[in-house]
Amino acid sequence: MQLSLNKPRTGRNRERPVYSLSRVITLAKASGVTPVIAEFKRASPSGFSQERDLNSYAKFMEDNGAVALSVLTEQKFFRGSYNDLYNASSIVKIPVLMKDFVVTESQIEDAFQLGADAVLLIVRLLTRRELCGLITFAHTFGLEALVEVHDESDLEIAQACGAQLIGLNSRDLETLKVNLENPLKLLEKVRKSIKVVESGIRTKQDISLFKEKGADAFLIGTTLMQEPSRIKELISA
Ligand SMILES: O=P(O)(O)OC[C@@H](O)[C@@H](O)c1c[nH]c2ccccc12
Repeated sequence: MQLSLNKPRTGRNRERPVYSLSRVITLAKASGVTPVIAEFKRASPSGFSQERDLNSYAKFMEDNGAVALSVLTEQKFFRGSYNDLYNASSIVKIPVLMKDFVVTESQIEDAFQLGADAVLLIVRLLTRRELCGLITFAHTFGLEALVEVHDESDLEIAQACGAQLIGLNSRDLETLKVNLENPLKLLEKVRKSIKVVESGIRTKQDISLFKEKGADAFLIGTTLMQEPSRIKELISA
């Protein structure tokens, strides 16, 4: 079903069950499959742009072993939409992450209504208090939070708020440049949480290197949007 909406319905109803992102990551790892979160992204501020059908991409990733989907909903810079999130969550039974600049509780409520199972929270955009509050708010809906960090001070805040899933982003938010050394260095500083490396991952070799340093899962957009069939090789890293 295609849905056209600006604002989702209110209330806590949704038909789709909530799927746990941390659980699918743990299960994939235990069965020897590299956990890859495949991102659907039409464009990005770094100049990336790719036409692709959302429904077939989402299905393809699910059928070929991606543990979860990440769907951009931010419109201005990433050409995402709430429709994309709703449509994706309507056709797959793997966890779906809402990718946006989430700074309010109502965005989390929207995510829940639209069928998301997890939301991205970027430490740099929030105060410590706001971050802790939004993680707790997401949990009241049964949603998980992937908490994105860029450096040690972000990581300290994320861990102080009890983040269970930490996203180590290799892309600098200001220069938009990817530097894989950053997450590589940060990985050893993460305590307990599930570690997801985000951005700039292109090859099996990249993945192996991160796995050696303790990474648990990988969030991959550009590489898979350009060439979806590469999912097969990447999950076998
Ligand atoms: O396309 P890449 O380099 O594989 O990156 C995916 C993902 O990490 C990136 O899209 C991203 C990471 N954090 C974000 C925050 C907002 C928007 C987008 C993002």
